[in-house]
Amino acid sequence: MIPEPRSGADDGGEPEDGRQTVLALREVSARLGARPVLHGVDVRVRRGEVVTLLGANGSGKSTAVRVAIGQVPVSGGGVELFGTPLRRFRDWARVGYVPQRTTAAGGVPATVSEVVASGRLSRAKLGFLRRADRAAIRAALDEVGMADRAKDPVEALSGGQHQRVLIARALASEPELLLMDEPMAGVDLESQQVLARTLAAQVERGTTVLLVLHELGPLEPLIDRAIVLRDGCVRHDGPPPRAVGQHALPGHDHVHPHSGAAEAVRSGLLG
Ligand SMILES: Nc1ncnc2c1ncn2[C@@H]1O[C@H](COP(=O)(O)OP(=O)(O)OP(=O)(O)O)[C@@H](O)[C@H]1O
Repeated sequence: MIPEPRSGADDGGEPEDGRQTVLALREVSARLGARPVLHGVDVRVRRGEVVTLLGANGSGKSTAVRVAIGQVPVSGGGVELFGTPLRRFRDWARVGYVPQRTTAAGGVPATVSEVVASGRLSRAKLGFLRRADRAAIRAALDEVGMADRAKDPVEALSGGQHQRVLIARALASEPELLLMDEPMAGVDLESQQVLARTLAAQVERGTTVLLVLHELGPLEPLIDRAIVLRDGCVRHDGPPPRAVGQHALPGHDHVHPHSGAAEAVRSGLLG
């Protein structure tokens, strides 16, 4: 049996637990070119939550995140950030976005600190970086363990280091909502550990997080809720599928009765 998507307790007002809905995708449909990709997708992320979007390749995870920041227009439904409809939302310093990484650096002739500084411009007054801005940039570099590489060209970095820089760029504006598209993909073990620590520190600080993942991996302890997409529809919204991280070993066919998401795993929703 496929678990029903959890009904939104926060529809049209205060959620049951009183926490603000930071991001809402309400019955969102979206197309890429002529291709319908999302079909009535409901995603709610409340303040302080860490939510992951899971699903097979092509299920629409990246599109859902890109819809959330207006990079892909909706063809139906609506998006709200911090309670404001996306078309009226201007407060972009409150949102950090880490896109899916394609190639390292991609020929960008910039230093590490320049890339990270670009993430602070949304907070800089009249485009000038003040002392507080420079401190935030340094703190973001420190957080991902790249402070000693600040003056290096990003082209000189490994894939994992490059990813850390993109995350530092997103953190430089001290966002309240962090959107990350597959932050662990193609990242070496050391960088994965740094990223897991960075995310844990952000969560500790109360940052709200929505991240696309292929598997929970080292981030599993941080995840409050998982939303599983299949063919552009939400197929599960609830506890994360713990079975993936712990029991994806050959021969392990045990399904946890306490986790609705385990059913999603068993029925191949993630496959
Ligand atoms: N520019 C485009 N035009 C038409 N279809 C596209 C375009 N870009 C992506 N698609 C298709 O849209 C669907 C959803 O893509 P999306 O990147 O959102 O999926 P995803 O779940 O994030 O996949 P992945 O895990 O591979 O990143 C896929 O089938 C993809 O092939």
